[in-house]
Amino acid sequence: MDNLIQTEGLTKRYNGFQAVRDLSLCVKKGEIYGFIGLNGSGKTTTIRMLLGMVKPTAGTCFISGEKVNLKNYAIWEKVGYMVETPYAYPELTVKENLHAFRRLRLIADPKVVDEVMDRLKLTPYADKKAKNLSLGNAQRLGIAKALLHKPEILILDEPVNGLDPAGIVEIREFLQELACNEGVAIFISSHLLTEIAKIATKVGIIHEGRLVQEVDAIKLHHLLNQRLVLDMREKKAGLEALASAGFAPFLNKAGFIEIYCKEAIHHPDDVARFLVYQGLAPTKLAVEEEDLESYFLRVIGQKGDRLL
Ligand SMILES: Nc1ncnc2c1ncn2[C@@H]1O[C@H](COP(=O)(O)OP(=O)(O)OP(=O)(O)O)[C@@H](O)[C@H]1O
Repeated sequence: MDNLIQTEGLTKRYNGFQAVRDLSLCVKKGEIYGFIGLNGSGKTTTIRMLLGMVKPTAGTCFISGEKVNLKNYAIWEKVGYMVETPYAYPELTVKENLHAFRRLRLIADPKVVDEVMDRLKLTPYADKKAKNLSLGNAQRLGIAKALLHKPEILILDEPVNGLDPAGIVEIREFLQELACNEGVAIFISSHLLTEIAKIATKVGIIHEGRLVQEVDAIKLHHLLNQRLVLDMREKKAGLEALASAGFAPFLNKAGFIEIYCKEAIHHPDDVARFLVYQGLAPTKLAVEEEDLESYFLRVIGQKGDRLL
C-alpha cells in the first residue's frame, strides 16, 4: 500500500459556506506532509474529515486504502491523532492518563506507557497531574497518547503550539525519526510555515478551503524569489543610474534599493562595477532570498511583511 492517507475531491459546506473545496492529496509511508494555511483556511475541517469526525459534503478520504467510515473500526487501529487542544483527564497524572488511554485502546502490555513516556521525555513528569502541566508538556502528553498503539499513520493538528524553541526542535527530531526509521506517514497542520518547511517532506498550502500549492520540501527553496539589495550614499542618483541601465530598481520599505532582474542577481559584481564607474559606490550589495512567509503570502495572493 503506497498511499496511507488519500483524499479525493474532498469538500465541506456549512450552510452554503465552503470550508473545504475539492481537496485531493496523498501521503505515503515515511512521508511528512506539512499542511499549512492561515486561521480559518480549512485545516481542522480537513483533519476532522480524515478522522471521520465530520462528514464530507462531497469527496472521499482513504486511510491505508480503505474508505473512511466511522463503522470501520479496523481503520482506527492504524491511526494516532491529536486534534486541536490535547485532551487529558486533568485530575489524573501523566502516567495514569496514559494507562487510561492504554486500556481504552485495549493494549494489554503496560510497558508501552513507560516506553512512550521515555520517548517523549515525559518520565520526569510521570506523577504530575495533567492539569498542572505546562502547555508544552500537555502537547507531549497529547502526542504520547496518539502513539501508544504504535500507529502507522499519525495526524497532528498544530502539534508545536505552546512549545518553546527547544521543545519545537525536540518534537521535530522525534517526528522525523518516526517517519524515517519507522516509516510512519505523518500529516501535520500548522500556520508556522518556517517550522513546517524544516520538518516536512512535502508541503501543501491551503487557502480559503482550496489546496493552492503542493511542493516537495526539497524544491521549496527553488521557488523562493531572489533579489539584489543595495545601499549607497546617493540613493536618488543610484536609482536613476540603475533604471537607465535597465535594472528596474525600486526603493523598499526599509530604504534599500532592490533589483529583481536575473542578470543582476547572477552577476552582482557587474552591478557593483557599473555603480563604481558612475561614481556611486555601493555601501551594501547582497543577494537575498525571499523568506518563506513572503513566499506564502505571494502564493495565496496577499501582501504584507509577515504572516500572522
Ligand atoms: N461547524 C461549523 N459550522 C460553520 N462553520 C464552520 C464550522 N467549522 C468550521 N467552520 C468554518 O470553516 C472555516 C474553516 O475552519 P477550520 O477550523 O477548518 O480552519 P483552520 O484552518 O483549522 O483554522 P485555525 O488555524 O484557526 O484552526 C472557518 O471559516 C470556520 O469558521
